[in-house]
Amino acid sequence: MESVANQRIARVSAHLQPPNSQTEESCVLKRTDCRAKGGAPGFKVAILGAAGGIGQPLAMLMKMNPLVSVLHLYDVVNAPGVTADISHMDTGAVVRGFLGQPQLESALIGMDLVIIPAGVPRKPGMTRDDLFNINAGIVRTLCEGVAKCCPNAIVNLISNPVNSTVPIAAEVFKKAGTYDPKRLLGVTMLDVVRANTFVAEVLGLDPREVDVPVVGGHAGVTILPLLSQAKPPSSFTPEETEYLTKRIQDGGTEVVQAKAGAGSATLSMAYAAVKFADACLRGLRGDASVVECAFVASEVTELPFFATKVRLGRRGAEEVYQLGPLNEYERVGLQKAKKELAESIQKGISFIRK
Ligand SMILES: NC(=O)c1ccc[n+]([C@@H]2O[C@H](COP(=O)([O-])OP(=O)(O)OC[C@H]3O[C@@H](n4cnc5c(N)ncnc54)[C@H](O)[C@@H]3O)[C@@H](O)[C@H]2O)c1
Ligand SMILES: O=C(O)C[C@H](O)C(=O)O
Repeated sequence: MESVANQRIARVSAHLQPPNSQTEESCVLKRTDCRAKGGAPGFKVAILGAAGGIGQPLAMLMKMNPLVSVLHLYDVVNAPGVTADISHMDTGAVVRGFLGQPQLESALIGMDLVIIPAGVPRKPGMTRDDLFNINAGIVRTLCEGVAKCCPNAIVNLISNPVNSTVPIAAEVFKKAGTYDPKRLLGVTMLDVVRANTFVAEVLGLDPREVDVPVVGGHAGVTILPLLSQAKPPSSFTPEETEYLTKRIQDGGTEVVQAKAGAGSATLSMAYAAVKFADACLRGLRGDASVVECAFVASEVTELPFFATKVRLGRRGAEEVYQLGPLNEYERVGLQKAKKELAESIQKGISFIRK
């Protein structure tokens, strides 16, 4: 006969199984029986691609975020494992795992914020655009799920090429009749994080004291750091400007080459994604003056999408800021950025409209 202690252990283990996992069938205590149902105040956040190189540290950091009450982890592989692991952290958010397409809708229902790092990363020698053929379809499917299950959620899109995947998402939402440009944000925060770090190195400052706006898009020359608007106000020699601009534009490639075939930036990206998601949640909560750079629907240039500073509020990117004064170096950079961006945006739009 099973001992009382063993029965207790069986109950506790069952409590921790992710929903709909194979083991739930044989559980003594089902998840629905548990008293913790995510009732604590906070936001409901889903990560799509949660078992990946970005997804795992991102899930861990979001589990540590006090603004999150429920965290849904969705992937086509290994979601139960990541969920079991993260769910042992003694922080407030309730974690649930969802595996594969049949569970996508359950993962999305009721979410306030959906973060999407699903898709393949670069290998050395590839451009972000080389990822289009695989990632475009992944983003389309996931955004169809968002449109159906949580059309009012804020979407943070990380999957590359961001310059095309954001227009793809917009077209999916338009088709579904749910498009709200304020709620769709391409994540370019890593460019800002890199710019702050590299500028701080050159100036001999603490990176936490530095804030550099990075505008345009998220690939090569479309990444345009505005060093003339850096805080604290600083002057740079032409050599420093050239070095910093190139290093920020090639930051992703620097990591891809260093990882030598094992993927692209994951840890710094998870950090940047959480920094951005936290800003979105503070905006949703109604905090005043939450401002970050993001790739959004925009009228700042003639292009339909562009990254600039935006003010985040209860409805997402409530205000899109103008570029501000540019120096000659930045004006030349802007022309180059717009040319490449126009093609990438059109490629994304055509993928859905074709
Ligand atoms: N925006 C940025 O600044 C930035 C920075 C770094 C990486 N990225 C991009 O993020 C993406 C992910 O990078 P990674 O290093 O985490 O890659 P990864 O391969 O380690 O992880 C991707 C995850 O997505 C999952 N996935 C694949 N298809 C899916 C689907 N249909 N539904 C749900 N999940 C699916 C995979 O199973 C995997 O777990 C890449 O496209 C990469 O280029 C963007
Ligand atoms: O460079 C990549 O492919 C990943 C990401 O876009 C990055 O900037 O690190």
